[in-house]
Amino acid sequence: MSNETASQDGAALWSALSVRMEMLVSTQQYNTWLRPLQAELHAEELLLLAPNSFVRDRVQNHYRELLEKELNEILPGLCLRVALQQAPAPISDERPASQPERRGHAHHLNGHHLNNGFTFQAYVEGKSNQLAVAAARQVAEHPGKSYNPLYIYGGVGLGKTHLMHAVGNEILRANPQAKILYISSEGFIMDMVRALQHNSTAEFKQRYRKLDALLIDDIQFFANKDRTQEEFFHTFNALFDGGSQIIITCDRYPKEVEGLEERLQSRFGWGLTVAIEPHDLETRMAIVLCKAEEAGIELPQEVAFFIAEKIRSHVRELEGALRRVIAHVNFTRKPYSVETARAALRDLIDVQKRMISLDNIQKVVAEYFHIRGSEMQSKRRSRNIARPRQMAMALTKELTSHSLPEIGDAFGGRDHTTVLHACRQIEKLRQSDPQVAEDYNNILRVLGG
Ligand SMILES: Nc1ncnc2c1ncn2[C@@H]1O[C@H](COP(=O)(O)OP(=O)(O)OP(=O)(O)O)[C@@H](O)[C@H]1O
Repeated sequence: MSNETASQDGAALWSALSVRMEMLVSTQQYNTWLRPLQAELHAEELLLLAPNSFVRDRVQNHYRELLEKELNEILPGLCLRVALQQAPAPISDERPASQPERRGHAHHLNGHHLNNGFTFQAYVEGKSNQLAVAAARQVAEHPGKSYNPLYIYGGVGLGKTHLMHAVGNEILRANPQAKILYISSEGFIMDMVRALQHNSTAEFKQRYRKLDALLIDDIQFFANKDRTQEEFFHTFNALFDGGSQIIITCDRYPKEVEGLEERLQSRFGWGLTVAIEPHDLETRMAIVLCKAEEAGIELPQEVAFFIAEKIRSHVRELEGALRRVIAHVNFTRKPYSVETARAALRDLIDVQKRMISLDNIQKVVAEYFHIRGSEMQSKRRSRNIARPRQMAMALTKELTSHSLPEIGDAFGGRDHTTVLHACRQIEKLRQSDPQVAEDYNNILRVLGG
């Protein structure tokens, strides 16, 4: 095998293996130890190249066995070993094209900490994020003037960070001198703690307050951190009064962030608060096609459809599934087809099938709401029983192919019109009651749907 082939195949296999490892170890462990590795595939082993001896030894001692086990699940029968070596020359930051970045592709960080791959052009618009995109475009055109702050909220991995960066990149394109900073909430906290430790709070304040735009991600991590909230309150006021743009993302609506001071909650609502909802099938499919194109791959529509149909949760999972399909195709040298996609995603799909049975939906919903499983079939109509039951019916309709009468039967012999009513009721409540929407999405996530 030529060196080039060894590293191409290695990269393909490594990206499939990484996807599994990401699910098995914590994000921090993954980022620290596994992410910096590169791989070469040789006749009997997958050789992992570590940037230094420290990483090499750590992976060797802590992760090698697990890596080998997972590797042999991906390629059963080959009995491949995993070996570690320090890379001969320092590995540059650039990843090979076949090993896509976790966050966007043309990933490049600059002084603003903006990922220049996260643009509006690379962002697919659909029903689920239409309002958020429109608002973000407005803000990008008139920073500090239209909606301030812009508060974007929604579930994990639905594209909040990407959209926020898109605004930053656009502001910068129109005005390269603009002082913009993207920072995660944890980053802000660390910065503040460091300033306190080093007695440099004046510089800290100065650094933040001179910005034209501050993009702060995942603000829910401020919950119960009083000192941080105090500091951010002042930063917010200074920026706001000076006409600078503030963009905030969070996993929930401001008033629902427990442990967040009321004065912050109310300020976050001063501008515009927009939600990103879970994406519908068409949008998911468009996203898969867009990501494939970014990776330079002509993915047949039916394969994109297959992936989008099977992976219903969030975009990061869609990306993970696409990466697996790409790795599988590179590795087996078969063309892109529904069959190859099915083979690549087989274990994911199996888990989902097990999770998404009628019985299991009833069980998961009952557990979620702390009611007895038998209440799903009972005649009791009190709200704390009837609402979960309706939700379970609606989820069954959405996630399985059972007919309304079949669902009615499984819920204590109810009529199909009762099921239909439940589905409509839950649909309506998901629009009007954030708690219902959150419960529904949480359960969907547990079910892997
Ligand atoms: N509408 C979209 N079009 C194209 N790519 C998208 C879209 N939404 C999300 N993505 C991609 O999905 C990945 C996850 O998105 P992102 O990090 O923005 O999610 P998030 O909502 O900020 O997640 P978290 O809650 O974990 O912070 C990114 O690689 C992003 O490019």
